[in-house]
Order: sequence, then C-alpha cells, then structure tokens
Amino acid sequence: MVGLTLKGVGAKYGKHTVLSDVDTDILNGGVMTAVIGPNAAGKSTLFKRIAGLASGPGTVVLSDTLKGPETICYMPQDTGANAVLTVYESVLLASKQGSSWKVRDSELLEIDRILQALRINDLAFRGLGELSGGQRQLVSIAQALVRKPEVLLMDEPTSALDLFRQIEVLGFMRKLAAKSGMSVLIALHDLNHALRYCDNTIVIAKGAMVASGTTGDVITEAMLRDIYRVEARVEMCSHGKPVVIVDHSII
Ligand SMILES: Nc1ncnc2c1ncn2[C@@H]1O[C@H](COP(=O)(O)OP(=O)(O)OP(=O)(O)O)[C@@H](O)[C@H]1O
Repeated sequence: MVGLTLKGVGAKYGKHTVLSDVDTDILNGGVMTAVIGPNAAGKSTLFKRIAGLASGPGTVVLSDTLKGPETICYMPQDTGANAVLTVYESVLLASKQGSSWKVRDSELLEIDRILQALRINDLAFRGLGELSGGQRQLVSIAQALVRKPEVLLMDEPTSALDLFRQIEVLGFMRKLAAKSGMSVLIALHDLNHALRYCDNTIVIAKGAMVASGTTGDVITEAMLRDIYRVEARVEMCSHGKPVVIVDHSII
C-alpha cells in the first residue's frame, strides 16, 4: 500500500516563502488525513508542493507506489468550468491525462460507475457551463477519481455541497480509501467533518505545521483557542462521537 512522508517540506512563490518545515510520519494508504488551519495558512500551497506544482525545499517521499510521482492527483479548490465540454467528456478527458487516447469499453464503464457513485449520472451529457457550483464540485471529484490516484489531495472538496451531499461524499471517500488503499489528504474548514471522517489531522498555521497526529489528539480546545482564536468545546454527542461546539471568538 502506498505511503507518503513529508520531510522538511516548504514552498515559495517566486522569492516569497509561504510554507516551511512540514514533517510528517508516514501517511499510509487506506485512510483519510485532514489538513486544517485558518485562511491563508498554506494548506493549498502544501498540496501544490506535494503535487509538484510549487517549488520549495524538502522532500516528498512516496513509498510502495505502483505508478511513481504521477500517481499524485491534486483536486484544486476552484476548478474553472470549460463550457464547451459535457460532464462525460470532461471526465473522459481527465482519465486520459498522460495515457493513450484509445478508449476501452472498460474505461467507459468505469466512468459510468463513478458518475453513479457520486449520483451525477443524470448530468452526464449536460455542458459544464450549465452546472451549479455544487454540481461542478462533484464533477471535479469524478475527474480526480477516474485517474485512480494512489495519493489524492482534495482541496475543500465539499465547500459548495449541501449537507446531505457533504456527508455522502466524505463517507464515500472514506470507504473508497479503505477499499482501494489510496491515501487521501483533504483540506477542510469544517472541523466536525475532520473529527468524523479523518483518522489523522495535520494543522497548518502561518506557513508552518503546528500539529500532526490522530484527529482526536489534534483537535483540542487548546488548539482551537491558539490557532483558530475561538473559545470552543470538544464534547461527546448523544451518539458518543466528538463534536466541536464553538462558544465565541477571541478578539
Ligand atoms: N500564486 C501565488 N503567488 C503568491 N502568493 C500566493 C499564491 N498563492 C497563494 N499565495 C499566498 O500564500 C499563502 C498561503 O495561501 P494558501 O492558498 O496556501 O492558503 P490556504 O491555507 O489554502 O487558505 P484558504 O483556507 O483561505 O484557502 C497566502 O498568504 C497567499 O496569499
């Protein structure tokens, strides 16, 4: 199963360093890791650096990979809609990145399967430009999944989705990671989603990693105060699951 380890990873845009010294233990395939932190902390930049789309010091170590560095797939926060393509064409095009243009029946079946799993098969022949923000976000997830990455970096993949879709997609991704052995890193602002769906959590603040470990150990009242500047409680709900309850911001 694939493993991802970050050793002294940093990133810069031009001469401007925005991220430094991110070190992690091995992030194993089969589980989801949340990447959390305030706005402008460096979460997207970390993903771009891991995916080879930003430069900087340190090493991104992939172990036991079947495909090499191109197995890392980055799903950005904003995915521009190419109005000319249909949903189906855009997912097919994504599946062909870096491979032959010949299309096998099995690949078409795989696209159908993914569109059905995300419940967007009814949109298959709609133009991307006609979709709502949430529908476009689901198509972006399909475009990422069809490439069968071993490491998938999802940048706020549920930010445009309604509550039903959010928990459906996160539950689906968790099961898929466990079944396929894929390592999923997911940038999230909803810390209750991190608590519910992610085994591990990395906290980024002001361009540095401030914590990394099992989600329950990392999302604490002290961390919420220090990093998010909110007075909050982590309590067990009536179903015995931890939830963050925010009382007020700290000015
Ligand atoms: N292309 C760029 N050129 C220069 N600076 C950039 C670029 N992209 C991002 N930055 C800066 O890098 C820092 C980190 O940005 P990044 O997008 O990684 O934050 P983030 O944690 O993903 O934030 P958010 O939660 O708001 O999406 C910010 O100060 C941002 O202004």
